[in-house]
Amino acid sequence: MDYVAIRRALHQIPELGFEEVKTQGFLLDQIKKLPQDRLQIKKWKTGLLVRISGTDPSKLIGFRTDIDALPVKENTGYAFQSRHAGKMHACGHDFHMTIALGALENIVRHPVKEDVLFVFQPAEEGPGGALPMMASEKFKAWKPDLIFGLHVSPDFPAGTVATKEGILFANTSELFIDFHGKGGHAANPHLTHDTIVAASHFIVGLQTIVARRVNPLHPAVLTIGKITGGFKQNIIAEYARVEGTIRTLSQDTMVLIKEDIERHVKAIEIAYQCKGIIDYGANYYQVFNRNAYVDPFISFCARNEFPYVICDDAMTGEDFGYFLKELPGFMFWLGVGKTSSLHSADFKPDELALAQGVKVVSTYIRDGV
Ligand SMILES: CC(=O)N[C@@H](CCC[C@H](N)C(=O)O)C(=O)O
Repeated sequence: MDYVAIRRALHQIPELGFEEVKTQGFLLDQIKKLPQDRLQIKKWKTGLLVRISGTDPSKLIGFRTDIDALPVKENTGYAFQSRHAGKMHACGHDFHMTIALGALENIVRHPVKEDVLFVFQPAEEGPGGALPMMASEKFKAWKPDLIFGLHVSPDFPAGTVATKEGILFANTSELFIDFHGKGGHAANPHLTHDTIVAASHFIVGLQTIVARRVNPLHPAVLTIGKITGGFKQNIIAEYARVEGTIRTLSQDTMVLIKEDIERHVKAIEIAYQCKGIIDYGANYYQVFNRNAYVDPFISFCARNEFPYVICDDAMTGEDFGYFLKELPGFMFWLGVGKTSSLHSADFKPDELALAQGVKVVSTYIRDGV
């Protein structure tokens, strides 16, 4: 397989969660080019479950990749940039899928002892594909004995593995708040309940939650990434929407932050006479690496001279956390060299990491488990 060509082809067809129709078709086309005698394929919504029979299996080893993209307008200047306006693989899922395909090819062409399951999961960026996929009869029938996954990172040199025991990624909750007030003429503010002013004060007030409510020893992030509202510069807006995300390393801190957000919404309702409706959207469970699995993986990297570092916990989220809540396994970062951060319009990961990713994943499945 030509990993660079595959990654570039996937990069051009980014699709949002549960819309990954072309992506699923592309993945199937690649998998169908391989010898089929050991392969079984199941479609699940826009995702895939691909099982490879081992030579003398005693267990089923799972590797999961996410397949969706983000609503980001690409600005990489790539000749192979996204053909889907306003959508981009800005979180590296094109890399993840390519590495999964490469490892899948390696295992199909050089069978290993154990059965192997490649999980191509939709909707990681939202609304969350892991939980419904795990609840499906198709997944339950092929529940792996161990599962692992990776995520690319610009914080480490291309091809370097980075992981740690315990929490790797945070608990997350999306946050959507709709403010409903009373619109009117810009010249008559006294006759309205202005949701733009209410939402603005709300956002400023929120900044005190992490700074003044949460124990400074308990990591937390509260980010507002989007505000919408209003029709025109001389019309007072009857509606405004605030969208964000909450990140914490403990569930208790998550509860505390949500309680405080609710108090802030009540305060805004009283002060500005605008109704606030909260929706917490998708919530992801922390990615927690169990020592019994991640420690041997770290030793495996050392033994095979794969460059690796022990990293810090991160406030990113991943619904892979749900797989690790139920099944043994671990996750690791794969360095893609210095570039803009994940979720940026000019995120340009180093393609040298593709071949190294395939090598780490397939060698681990072959010799490491
Ligand atoms: C690795 C990564 O960037 N993951 C996303 C997960 C999104 C979670 C959810 N949609 C939210 O925004 O809370 C992340 O933003 O960390």
